[in-house]
Amino acid sequence: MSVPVLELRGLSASFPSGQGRRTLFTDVDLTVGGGETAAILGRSGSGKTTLLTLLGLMQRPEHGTITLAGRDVSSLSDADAARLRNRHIGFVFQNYSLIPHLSVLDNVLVPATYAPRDVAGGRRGRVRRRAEDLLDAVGLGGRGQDLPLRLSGGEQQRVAIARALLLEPAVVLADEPTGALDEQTGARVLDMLVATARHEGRCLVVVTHDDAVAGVMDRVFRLGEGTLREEDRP
Ligand SMILES: Nc1ncnc2c1ncn2[C@@H]1O[C@H](COP(=O)(O)OP(=O)(O)OP(=O)(O)O)[C@@H](O)[C@H]1O
Repeated sequence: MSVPVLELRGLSASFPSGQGRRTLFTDVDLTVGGGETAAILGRSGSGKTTLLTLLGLMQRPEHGTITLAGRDVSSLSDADAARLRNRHIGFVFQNYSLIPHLSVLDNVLVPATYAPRDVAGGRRGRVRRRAEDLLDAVGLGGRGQDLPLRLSGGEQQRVAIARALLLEPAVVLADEPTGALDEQTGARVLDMLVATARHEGRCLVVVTHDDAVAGVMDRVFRLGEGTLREEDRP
């Protein structure tokens, strides 16, 4: 088995509701290794996005621990969590989340803007070249100076993938990355995410409603009835 990159142990989430709290899930365990791909399936409202925000250190767990590359990251300060997230976790969202007034190339470079000097500042030229190479790799070489709205949905999602990969994160998290795309374009975008995880040893976790998306992942988990269970694969 590959080295575990991301480990959740005993994670739970609940929200205030009326007089009490509504529990979304409890006792969630998940271990994903480098180069491994995982889908999280579940009905609308089961808590998939909430689980992804916990994995992405966007909120702290009420109970349980999150370990990233062997380090407990469950209770970092907001600033430390933001630094770690920017450096080691790439996000791809259903609605692409590109910045409309920045060029395609500058969108890909956004994570470098928030990275420490040793990652970005001292090596501006190198990061820029990596952004250009990534745009080439996702089939958008030559489109770097366009504004995002001049690109199709599938092209915008490929820009978002290039942005997510800029700082070579250990983990890529994707929330319904193909949800806004037609079947063929969605399949291409998904292939790209899976290929980069496998070839570059990243851990990829994709939240989806779509069994076809889950079908190309190494492991499939289902969130429901308040917890996460791994499905048997043939
Ligand atoms: N901060 C919050 N405060 C209160 N309720 C919340 C909060 N965040 C999420 N919820 C509720 O938790 C439930 C799960 O939301 P979540 O977005 O995680 O589900 P999901 O499985 O991703 O759904 P979908 O597939 O529809 O996107 C929803 O009912 C949502 O309203």
